[in-house]
Amino acid sequence: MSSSYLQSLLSRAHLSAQSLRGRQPSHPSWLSARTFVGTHTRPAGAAYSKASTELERRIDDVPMERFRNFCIVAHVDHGKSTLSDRLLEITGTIKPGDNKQILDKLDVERERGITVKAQTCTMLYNYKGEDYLLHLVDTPGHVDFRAEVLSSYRSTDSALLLVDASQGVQGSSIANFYLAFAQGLHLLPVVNKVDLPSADPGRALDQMKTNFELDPNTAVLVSAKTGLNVESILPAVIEQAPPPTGSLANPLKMLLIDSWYDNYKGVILLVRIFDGVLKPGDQIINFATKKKYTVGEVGIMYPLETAVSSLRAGQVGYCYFNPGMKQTSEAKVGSTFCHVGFEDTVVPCEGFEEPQPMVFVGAFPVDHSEFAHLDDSIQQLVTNDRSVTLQKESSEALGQGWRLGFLGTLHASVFEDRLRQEHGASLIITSPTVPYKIIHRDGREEIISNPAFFPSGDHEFKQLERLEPYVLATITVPEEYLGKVIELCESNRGTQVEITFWTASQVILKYKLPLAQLVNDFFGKLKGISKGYASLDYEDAGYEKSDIVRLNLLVNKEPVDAISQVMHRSQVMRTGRQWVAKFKEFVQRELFEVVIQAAVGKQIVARETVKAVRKDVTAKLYGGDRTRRMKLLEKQKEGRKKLQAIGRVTIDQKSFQGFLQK
Ligand SMILES: Nc1nc2c(ncn2[C@@H]2O[C@H](COP(=O)(O)OP(=O)(O)OP(=O)(O)O)[C@@H](O)[C@H]2O)c(=O)[nH]1
Repeated sequence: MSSSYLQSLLSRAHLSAQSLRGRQPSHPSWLSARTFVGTHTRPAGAAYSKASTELERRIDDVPMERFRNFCIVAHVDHGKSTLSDRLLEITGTIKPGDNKQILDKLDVERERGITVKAQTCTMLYNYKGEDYLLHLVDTPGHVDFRAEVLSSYRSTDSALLLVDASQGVQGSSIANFYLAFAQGLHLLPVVNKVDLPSADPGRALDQMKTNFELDPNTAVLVSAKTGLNVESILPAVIEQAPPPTGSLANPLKMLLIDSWYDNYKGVILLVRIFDGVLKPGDQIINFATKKKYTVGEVGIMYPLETAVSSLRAGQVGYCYFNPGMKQTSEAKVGSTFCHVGFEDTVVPCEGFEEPQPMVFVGAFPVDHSEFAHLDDSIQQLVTNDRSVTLQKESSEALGQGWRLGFLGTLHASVFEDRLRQEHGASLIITSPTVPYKIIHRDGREEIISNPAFFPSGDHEFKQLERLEPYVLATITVPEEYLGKVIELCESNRGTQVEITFWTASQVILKYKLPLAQLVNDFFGKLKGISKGYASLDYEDAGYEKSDIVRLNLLVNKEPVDAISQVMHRSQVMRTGRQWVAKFKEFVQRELFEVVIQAAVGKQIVARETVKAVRKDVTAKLYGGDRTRRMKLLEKQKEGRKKLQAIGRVTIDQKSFQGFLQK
């Protein structure tokens, strides 16, 4: 995978614009062993331990009324991970400044300073002389990782809604609020970064009251960075948030929240126990697959995997099986497990909604001999991330590969990084495409995620309807950049839905935009024109009819399937010209002329020619004989024509890689 392509994907991703300004990796030191997936091996003894008798005794003594399971939700960069660190320090789960001890983090998270996987930890906290068993989940803030956020909600009963005092409520705060609210979580307002000179906690509280009806009197104002007032958070959680419900006396009912792969133990499951007790040696069954397992070990994340004797109703912890589960595909998140023999008694939990991929790319090995190895690596990563879809694909130009679906371009880019970092993969990635829809005359609907399968010309369009996906984008922007942001949205085929003057200086804009425009560096441009101050969030807004066509690149009349793309007709001319000019740079001169064209169906919209190399066929004639010279040149011309007719230009993988790099 080329790094510049990754960069371009990143710049097109839906990061908060502000998050990209001078960001330092700021991950919780306690990022757990869960981040080990694929072929990673954990340093022996580093990540596992057995809870001390004292810890076990304290946990056993806590009744369920004194459990609190909560997550932290916020917009990107508002300080979730920093606050999580502080809470772990306060509860003595980690020592202050312990960061360097725990190096077990995803490289990609550390490099980019973003949370990709939800992280989870159990804490014990003594409040007014009594122990409380707390379970904390730090969730990713980026919209691309929302599937992670949603499954985290299922392991908790309440959420700290964290808002940056200087930025106030932003796009993702709103989206995450509604998601948490819809899940029935109890919400506790927290205003962070009150230490900043630009902090305006009063405004943030007002916004939370107006928009979410959250009572400012219940809010906690903190600085996660300096630790100011952080000690007030846990008492607020204990007093305001509800304990989990469930019964120890009922048969076991547990929900699978997440899973990851360990080279020694097989698949490890993160589970929430709704009813009953789970112990090593128990025989359990998966409702979905009907497969039975014997429990090998159970434990809590503290913050690393720490074995305990049992997990009780209300707790969140891990378990693995003996013999170990080998395939993560057997551990579909959202599945319910119960003890063998209780399948008819226990009512399974509601499953998780399957996330729908928004962006697709084709991936092909640079070196074909790597295919089998890469296939294994991709399978491992895909089974760890339920929001990635995978299909085999074959391209005439690039050979065998895969079509991968992601929740957004950042998600795609992080996946590529992980493949490269954790599996040493080298890939050619095609331009991202969104899922288009066609409706055939007989009413049959078809989603097309590979441009090569999109109908190619106007004659075919008469037989069907073409639709493209739209999103409702929520953009939060300071008023001084409003004009430029509106211009950007309009020039990206956007339709204004709502404009709200949020505070004296902040505006919230809602625009309906084609998803394809959003994928095409919309965020990078938004970031540029707002000097990094705008933030973006979006949600699915369904399909609409659109004059979308497939642009093909032809080399000597042969279409190059790896490069074709579906786009709005208004973009065809400009893109076509760019394509042919750029592709010319990668075509070697041949003994015959090479014609590069961009076309929609039969209509050619741009053309470039790579002139033939003229071999000096008359070199061996020393002067004189003009007729002989003409004869030879004539023969050469004939030969060229023949070559041109049969000549197929060979374009190597490196050239495709070069072309597909932005
Ligand atoms: N001044 C100040 N900076 C803070 C505070 N809390 C966090 N930060 C900084 O804000 C940046 C983002 O903090 P994170 O904790 O990574 O934010 P996050 O919400 O976990 O980010 P994502 O997981 O990527 O969504 C880091 O540079 C932190 O040091 C605070 O209370 N005051």
